[in-house]
Amino acid sequence: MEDTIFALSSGAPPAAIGVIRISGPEAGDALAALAGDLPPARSPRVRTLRDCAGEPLDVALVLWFPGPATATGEDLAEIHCHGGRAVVAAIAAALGRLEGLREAEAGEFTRRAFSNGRIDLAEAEGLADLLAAETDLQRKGALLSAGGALSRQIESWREQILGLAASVEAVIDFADEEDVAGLPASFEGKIGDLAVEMRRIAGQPAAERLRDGIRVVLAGPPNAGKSSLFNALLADDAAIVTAEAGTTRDVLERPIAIGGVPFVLVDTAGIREEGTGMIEEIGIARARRAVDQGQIVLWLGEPGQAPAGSIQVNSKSDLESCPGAEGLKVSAVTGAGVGELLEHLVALGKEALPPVDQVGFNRRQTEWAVAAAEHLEAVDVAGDLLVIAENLRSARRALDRLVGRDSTEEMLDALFGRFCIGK
Ligand SMILES: Nc1nc2c(ncn2[C@@H]2O[C@H](COP(=O)(O)OP(=O)(O)OP(=O)(O)O)[C@@H](O)[C@H]2O)c(=O)[nH]1
Ligand SMILES: [K+]
Ligand SMILES: [Mg+2]
Repeated sequence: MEDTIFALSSGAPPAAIGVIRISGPEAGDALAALAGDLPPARSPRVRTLRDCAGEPLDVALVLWFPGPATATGEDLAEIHCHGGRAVVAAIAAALGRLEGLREAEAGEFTRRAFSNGRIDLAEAEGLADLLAAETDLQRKGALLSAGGALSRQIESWREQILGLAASVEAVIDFADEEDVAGLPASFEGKIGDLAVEMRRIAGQPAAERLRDGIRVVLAGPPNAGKSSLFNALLADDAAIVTAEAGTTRDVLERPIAIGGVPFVLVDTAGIREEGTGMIEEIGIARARRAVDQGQIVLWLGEPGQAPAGSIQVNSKSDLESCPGAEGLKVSAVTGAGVGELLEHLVALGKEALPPVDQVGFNRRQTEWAVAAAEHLEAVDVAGDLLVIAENLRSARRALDRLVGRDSTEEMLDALFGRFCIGK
């Protein structure tokens, strides 16, 4: 029998209210032990909670949800207590003393919901992203997956493939008879349309881009003003700025939402042919790596030395000596051009993000969608019917993997480890 688990599911105390959830076969008994009785199902009741010695712990709102039609698919109880540190700790201690109860691990409630078929893997992944969402775009994108829109899309594809497979089976079954009807005329078109639709969604930027933010790397020679611009864009004194060439050595990263778009600004060491020592050499190597990993690179140096695909920025535009012909003119000192640069970043950022008003895939899901499309594209309508049937089966299996039917323990550990305790 599964353990019964409990955890504080609301934010860290102290808070106005603390919500403690209990899930598993002993949830009802545990609630009754503290509250004196089991309240009627699905109706909130106010109860004085007491420990095993009868000492009052708190007056709380309690809820009883008998399984399996619950969030976790198990018997589930909720205690809405006062959110003080000592209150929450005392109730948790009282629960921990009950037979068969233990504290939940990170993501364990959600993992049970998945194991019990209450949500599929795509919904769980969406939920993890929703909880981590810090910007409005991230919230909107995650809400679609968490709400099951992605799962419904996959289910519709599975059904279409099942329909196509049924028409292949029908032709196979009657293959011995006289005037054999072939595959329906629409068969090839339907398969093609399905593969195109899968490729279209799989071709969008991956959901991780939205979750992790777009990396904007500031690069250029020493003293170009990278750290000054980094600070100006962040409106914060995050990086050290001095007149000494080679000030920045480490790669410095700061997440920032601009116009609702999630970015990670990256400041780097000045790149020159030879650094003045080992520390700077390492810094330069790191800077080059950061440039390779950036989705947007702002180049504050000679246009001739700019990394491929970078955006030319003319820093220190307030100075007379500033050459200024090419690129965006900015001055970290006067602030001139910083607003325009931010606007430009937002416009580029929006293009680099997946659309949040329609279903999108993360990298793992993209792999399976592409695999499914490949199996459909491999169908030769003039070829062997048994081979076609196998192609369709393989496509369907790939979609099963996408929503987590037969997923590995390792993968589930990685996913549910992303959740906090109490979720
Ligand atoms: N006038 C003027 N000076 C600037 C501007 N931006 C930076 N500086 C000055 O240029 C010098 C170097 O600035 P940093 O921001 O440290 O340059 P960096 O590219 O980060 O330098 P390293 O980290 O050493 O590679 C400092 O003295 C800054 O005050 C600017 O827009 N206008
Ligand atoms: K400097
Ligand atoms: Mg610097």
